[in-house]
Amino acid sequence: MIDAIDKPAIYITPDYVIQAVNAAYAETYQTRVKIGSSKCHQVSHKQEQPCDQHGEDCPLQQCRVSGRATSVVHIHTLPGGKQYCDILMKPVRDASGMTVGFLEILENIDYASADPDKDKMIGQSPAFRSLLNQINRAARSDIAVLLQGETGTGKELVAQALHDSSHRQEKPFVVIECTGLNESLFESELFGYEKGAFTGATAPKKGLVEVANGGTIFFDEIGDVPLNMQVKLLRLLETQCFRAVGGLKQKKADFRLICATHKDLLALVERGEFRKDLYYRIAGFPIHLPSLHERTEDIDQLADHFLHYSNQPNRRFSANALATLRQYPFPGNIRELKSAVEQAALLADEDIINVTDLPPRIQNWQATSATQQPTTLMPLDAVERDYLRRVVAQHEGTAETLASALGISQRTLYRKLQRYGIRLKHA
Ligand SMILES: Nc1ncnc2c1ncn2[C@@H]1O[C@H](COP(=O)(O)OP(=O)(O)OP(=O)(O)O)[C@@H](O)[C@H]1O
Repeated sequence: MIDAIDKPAIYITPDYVIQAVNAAYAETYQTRVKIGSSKCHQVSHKQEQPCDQHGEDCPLQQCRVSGRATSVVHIHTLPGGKQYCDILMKPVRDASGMTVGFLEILENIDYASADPDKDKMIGQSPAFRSLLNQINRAARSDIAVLLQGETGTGKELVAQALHDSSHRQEKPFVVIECTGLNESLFESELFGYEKGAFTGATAPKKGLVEVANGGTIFFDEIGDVPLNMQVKLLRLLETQCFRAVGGLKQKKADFRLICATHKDLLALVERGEFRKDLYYRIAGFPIHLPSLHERTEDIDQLADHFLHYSNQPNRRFSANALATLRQYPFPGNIRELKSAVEQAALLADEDIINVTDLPPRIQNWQATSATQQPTTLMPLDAVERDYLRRVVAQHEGTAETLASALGISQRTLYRKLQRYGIRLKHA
């Protein structure tokens, strides 16, 4: 029966002993499994104790307690190194309903890593593992995914991972940045146009919906799509049909939809700023991306990863520098950590990066937060607006250097400047 499963799979009795393996499992783990005596944790973790005795969730235990199928994300030791793995454990019952064993089906997760690895998602914390579990679940189907998280939490990286692990991976992954698109731009970008559709349309142009045919479209900052364009988007999603600007022919759209936002879309729905029907259409499978302060356990690893791929890969953080990074709240999340690591690596005069090499706002955070007196309460928006006004007036660099110093993306910087009506000195 397990040979019919194309993923690595084993059958285990409640004492963790492997009773059967399929060909995919033998090939992946390349270890001699003694059927009837090798235990699952010995093969996949090279550990003598079951997983729950060395700090990991044990899916077999969970399955035994709940009597239901369960899934968890583990890090396994394979011949090529450590590998993230999504495990599905199902109880197997006899004719009387007694659980006699468990079927374990494993799936490698190639887009994440526990060690520095270029272009992979790095982390180990429970919040990160739960995120991987959700990505894997969503990737298997064509369901519309809504990624919700603060700026710099990795929404675009997750969207790419969803695409890369879906059946559409060979087809295009197209990103549409929704901030700042006006109605005519939105239509022509999305649907394309025919020759002569408007002044300047000297040749027909394909829209992004057509370019993405068979693949995935990622609508970044979907909360910024104005109401009148939301109707057009909804029509496209409902009918799967569109017409180029100035064109008569109906064209068929075939794409998987992923949207992202840092805004509370349901609050926008309540205020009448976002259509309810569109919300339910795009939020088929909502995924919350944890902020960095919800996964501080990952800071050391992420810092190592960014250092490894910086211009100074041989440098190391001192224990104090890492502790200082861990206590800073990182409002710009992983993007801010990345730029702080790169700056510190350049600033350090020796191979060990000390607290004094970190950006001043991080060094001084503990001191200021401990000594700050209570002040008059102000709306956060007003504080952000005033602060941005001041830094824009003082900053002598480009938008890129300002965004990097603030630990946000240029897109986020422009979005905030647009929102508060602030103009850059060197636009
Ligand atoms: N788990 C992770 N491991 C390693 N790098 C990460 C991880 N998550 C995010 N990053 C890096 O952090 C930076 C910000 O990520 P990304 O652009 O995906 O965030 P975002 O949530 O889309 O931000 P915004 O809302 O501002 O557009 C990128 O350089 C990305 O490669």
